[in-house]
Amino acid sequence: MPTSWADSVAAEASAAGSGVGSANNGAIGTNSGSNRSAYVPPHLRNRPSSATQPPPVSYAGPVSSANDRVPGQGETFQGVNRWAGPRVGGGISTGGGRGTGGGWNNSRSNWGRPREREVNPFEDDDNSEQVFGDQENTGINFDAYEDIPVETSGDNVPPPVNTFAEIDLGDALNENIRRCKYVKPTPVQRHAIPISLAGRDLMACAQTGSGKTAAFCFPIISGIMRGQHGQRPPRVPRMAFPLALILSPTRELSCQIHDEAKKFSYQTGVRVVVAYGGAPINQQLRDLERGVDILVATPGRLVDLLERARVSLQLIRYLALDEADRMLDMGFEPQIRKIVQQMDMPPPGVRQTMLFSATFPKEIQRLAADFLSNYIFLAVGRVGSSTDLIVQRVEYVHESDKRSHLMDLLHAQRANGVHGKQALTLVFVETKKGADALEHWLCMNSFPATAIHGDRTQQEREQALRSFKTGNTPILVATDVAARGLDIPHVAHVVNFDLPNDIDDYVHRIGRTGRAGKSGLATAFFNENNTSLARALSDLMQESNQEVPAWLARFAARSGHGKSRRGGGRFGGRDFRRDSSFTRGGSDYYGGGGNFSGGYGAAPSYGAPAGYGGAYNPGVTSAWD
Ligand SMILES: Nc1ncnc2c1ncn2[C@@H]1O[C@H](COP(=O)(O)OP(=O)(O)OP(=O)(O)O)[C@@H](O)[C@H]1O
Repeated sequence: MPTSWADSVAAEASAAGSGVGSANNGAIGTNSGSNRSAYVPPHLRNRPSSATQPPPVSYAGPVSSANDRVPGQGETFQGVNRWAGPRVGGGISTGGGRGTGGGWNNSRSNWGRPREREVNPFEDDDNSEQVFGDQENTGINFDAYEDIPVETSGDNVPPPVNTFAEIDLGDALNENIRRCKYVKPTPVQRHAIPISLAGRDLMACAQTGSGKTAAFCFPIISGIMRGQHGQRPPRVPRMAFPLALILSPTRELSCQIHDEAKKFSYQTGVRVVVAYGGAPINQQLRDLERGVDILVATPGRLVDLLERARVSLQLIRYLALDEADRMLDMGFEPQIRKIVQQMDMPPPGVRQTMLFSATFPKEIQRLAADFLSNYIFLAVGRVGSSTDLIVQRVEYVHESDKRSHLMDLLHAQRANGVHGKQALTLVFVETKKGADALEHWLCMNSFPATAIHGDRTQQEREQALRSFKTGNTPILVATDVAARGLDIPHVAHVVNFDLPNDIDDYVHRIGRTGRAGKSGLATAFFNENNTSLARALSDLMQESNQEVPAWLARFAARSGHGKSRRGGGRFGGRDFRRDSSFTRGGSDYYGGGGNFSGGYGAAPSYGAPAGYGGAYNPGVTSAWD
């Protein structure tokens, strides 16, 4: 059995009696007899140590005693055909889910483990409010989203809701929404939650920072609370049977989704576990053994768990792929196919599948259709577009001038004090070496910087992220490993020191600022090396109502091969299923079952179809897990 450095550290830690769970502040602990630090994965921090833990109390709500029952040896629940019977739909539920149902898997008394005390996941928020002031936590600027165009296509699309109160998500979940200070649903939530609650498969595209995580977590948690799943876990020693699987491309993003899902499911009885590479697998195995309803994972670690026969996917009712286009591109597709199609996961139509991203190239949409059944396509804002909340600047900077130019920017930022003391700056570079070198150079020049990339240990990666988030090191130099999904409050400025090759990567990178209705600034250094991006960048900026410098427009006009994948001026949805019915200047790109709504008064200028145009580049996969 393979063992990693992290495992051996964990083993050492437990042998020394220090207990991985004993760290409670995210600090890296030190073993008594050694100077080696014990790695405490983020999802275990803030857990009370066993020594200080109060007597176990159950989750707030009653967990049905039936949940604890497992069939006797040889007993099966569903007969021969596991997939028999329709998926339970449910519409916008009016019954069940009141409070605290939880899944079959939330109280593994059959494994003789006491129930744990559930740590209050909202405690951390209070601490961060003290560091940064609480003005940022009071909710979203909904005015910023008022005019957003929305496109849905597919059969019988359930209508959107305007408030959380219109949806019966269950009391406990509603209470957690209140604790999160979510006053009303964001546009993607307004549309996606009713669709998912109705049991429909969904491919959803919505701008960065617009609340997609909650859009897929709420229906999953609510569905599990309502007990929509029909099977009880078979008795297989030490094998976990999650009911929902959420996959994401990076370890840090999986941790973040896990943290969010824990908040949303607090006191619901729904148990969330995370599994990701680079952290001790033994601890993750122990977590899984305690029971899991929702498993959040990176693909590599999940494949490992499946191969060790420690996780079975046969009870999966909900599958969510976050950053779905990334998960299905060349880097991850084989692993995703293995997990979804070659193990024991129920097929489309039996499980419910939800794909979310801010970008969805047509080729990837086509691939994704394999995983879906009679799905609804939802686009909130322009597919693959950036939000208008981000002011985008592009500056022509020769390769050799980039460092001094960055320093000028940072000096100006400091001098103006525009963003205040706690403003964070995220600087994207192309290579891991480049990240190390720039971090070093910044530090040498008295700019407190840290770096995150795929060659750093998990411990170093998390430490860098923590130091950045808390403002201790307000400059983070990163490769694309930090480009997607990370929700770091107070990132005021994203600098594309090296521009990516693919416009979608640019969209995700700049989306680390201007989140949840707040404004942000993104500066890109452009030179001859980026010619192939000129057209797409110029189109994107135009679509986002940004000023395109004349020199960039000239580059765009000149770059024959830099064909825009955006088709120019298109807004609203872009469901690839509709391409065949599209005719230039003609009928109904949005007709025939598609719904378009939005505040952009002018008629859409459709431009050329198939904006994707083969320009998609799987990107710098080496930066990823
Ligand atoms: N209804 C809401 N009201 C207020 N804030 C919200 C609401 N929904 C989500 N948020 C906040 O908005 C921020 C962005 O949400 P989230 O990280 O889910 O965005 P995203 O769409 O997944 O972004 P990305 O495309 O970058 O992954 C988070 O801080 C989240 O807590």
